[in-house]
Amino acid sequence: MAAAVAPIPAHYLHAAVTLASHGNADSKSLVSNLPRRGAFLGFGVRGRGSSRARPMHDVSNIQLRAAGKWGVVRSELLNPKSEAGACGSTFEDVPHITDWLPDLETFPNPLKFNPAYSAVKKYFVDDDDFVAKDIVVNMENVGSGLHFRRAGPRDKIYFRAEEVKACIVTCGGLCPGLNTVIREIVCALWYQYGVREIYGIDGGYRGFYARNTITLNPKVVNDIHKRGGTILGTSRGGHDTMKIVDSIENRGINQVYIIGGDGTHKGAEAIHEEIIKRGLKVVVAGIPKTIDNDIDIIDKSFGFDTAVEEAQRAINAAHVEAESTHNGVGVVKLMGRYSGYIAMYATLASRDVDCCLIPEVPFFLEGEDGLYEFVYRRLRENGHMVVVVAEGSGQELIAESLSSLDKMSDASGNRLLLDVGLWLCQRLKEHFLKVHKESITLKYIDPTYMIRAVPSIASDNVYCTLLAHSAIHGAMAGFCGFTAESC
Ligand SMILES: Nc1ncnc2c1ncn2[C@@H]1O[C@H](COP(=O)(O)OP(=O)(O)O)[C@@H](O)[C@H]1O
Ligand SMILES: O=P(O)(O)OC[C@H]1O[C@](O)(COP(=O)(O)O)[C@@H](O)[C@@H]1O
Ligand SMILES: [Mg+2]
Repeated sequence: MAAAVAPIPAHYLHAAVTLASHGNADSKSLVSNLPRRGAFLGFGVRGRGSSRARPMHDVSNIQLRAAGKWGVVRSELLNPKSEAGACGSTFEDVPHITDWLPDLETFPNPLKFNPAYSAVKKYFVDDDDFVAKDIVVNMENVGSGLHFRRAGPRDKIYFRAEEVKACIVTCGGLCPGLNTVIREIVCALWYQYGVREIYGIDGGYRGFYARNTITLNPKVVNDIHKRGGTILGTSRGGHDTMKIVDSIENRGINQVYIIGGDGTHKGAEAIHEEIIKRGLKVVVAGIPKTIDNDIDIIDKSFGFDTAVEEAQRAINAAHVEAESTHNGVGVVKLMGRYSGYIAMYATLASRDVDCCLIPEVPFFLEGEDGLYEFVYRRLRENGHMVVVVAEGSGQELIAESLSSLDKMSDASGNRLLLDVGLWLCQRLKEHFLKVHKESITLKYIDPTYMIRAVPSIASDNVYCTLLAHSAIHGAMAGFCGFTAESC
C-alpha cells in the first residue's frame, strides 16, 4: 500500500505537485483512474490560455471573448462526430441542429452592430478554429491528438431574437459562481442578442414539470453575483426525461441552458437525445459545475478558487488553535468526494499544513510510515500540527473499523460518505492516550458548506462570464448537446 502520510516537503508534496501541475493531459491522471470520471470525457477541454476582456463604454454590454471550446455531451444518436485531420490529429465535433433539421434558415449575427465589432480585427470565430486537448506536446507529434471546436460568436446564427425562448436550470450541489453564470447568461442573451424571453427553472430538473418558471431579465439578476447559492434553487434526483422534454415542448422553449456536474450532464444528454428523437428545434447547452474540480479534461472549474480561498480561513483557525496549546492538533475537513483538489490546493496555499489526506492516495494508521507515527513525530519536533483531510479519504479504512461499508446513496445516486473527520479525530485521541499515555489537544473544524455557499471571488466571476458567453454563442449558432469551457 502506498503511504500517503508524509511531511512537507517529501512524498506528499510530490504527489500534490504532480496533481497540481496543470496544462497537460496527465495532470489529473491520478483522478482519472477513478471509475466515475469516465462520465466527464465528453465535456469541453481546456487548451492553451488566452482570454481577452474587451471593456466597453456601456458596461451592460461588456463582452468577453475567450479561446474557449465546446465539448460534446455524449450522445448515442450523434456521437462521436470525429474526423481525422492533418498530422494525425482528431477533431471531435459537437452536434448541430441542422443534423436533424437540415433546411433551417440562418440570420446575420446582431453582434455585427455591436460597438465591439468594429474595434476588433477579426470578431467572429472561424469554423476552422480548433482548440487542442493537450497543450504540451513532443516535437514528433506537434499538431496531433484530439481537437475541439473553438467557442465564440459566429457570423451566422440560427435563431431570430424574437423567436428565442430560453430557460436556465441549476442542478446538483452548490458551487460559488452559480449566480454569476445565471446573471451572465441572462445579460448576454438580452444585451448581445436582443432576447427578451428568458425563464429560470425552479429547483433543478424536477422544476421543469413540478413548478412554475421564474421570469428573468437583467433587472432581476442585477445583483445576484454578490450572493452565494443559486437564485433558481437546485436539487438532486427528480430527472424524468419525458416529463422534462414534454415541459420544454409545451412551453415552447427552444434554448435550454443547464448548469451542473457529471450527473446533470448525463441528464442533459438524455434531454438532448429525446429532443432529436422528437425533431424539435431546441438546443441544449451545458455549463460544467463542480466545486471538487474533478473534471478530467479541464484544469479548473468555476468556484474552485473561491472554495480554496475560503478554506484558508478554516486552516488559519486550526493553526492558531493548534499552536496555542501543548500537543495541539488542528484537523480541517474539506470537500472532495472522489478528488482531493480543494484539500491539496488549500494545503499548498496555506503552508501551515503538515499533512494532507486525499482520496486518490490511500493512507494507513499503524506502523512506521503510518499516520499515528507521523503525528507523534511532528508533535515532538514542532509541538503542534495541522492535518487537512478531504471528505472522500479513508473510506475503506473507516468501513473496516466499523466492519461494514454503508452503501447509502443520495437522491441522485451518489454514494453517501462516512465522516472521515470525526473518525480521524477520535482515532488520534484514543491512540495518544492508549499508546503514548498522553493527551493531545485536538480541535476539529468542518467548514464543508461554508466553502461552497459563499459568493464567488473576482477571478471566478470572470471565468463564469466566459463560460456563460461561450454557451450562448454556441446555442445561437445552432450547436447543441455541448458543454462550454474556456481556456
Ligand atoms: N445518469 C443520469 N441520468 C439522468 N439524470 C441524472 C443522472 N445522474 C444524475 N442525474 C440528475 O442530475 C441532477 C444532478 O445530479 P447530481 O449527481 O446530484 O449532481 P452533479 O450534476 O453536480 O453531479 C439530479 O437531478 C439527478 O437526478
Ligand atoms: O450534502 P450535499 O448537498 O449532497 O453535497 C455534498 C457533496 O457535494 C459536493 O460538493 C459535490 O457536489 P456535486 O455532486 O453536485 O458536484 C461534494 O464535494 C460533496 O460530497
Ligand atoms: Mg456529481
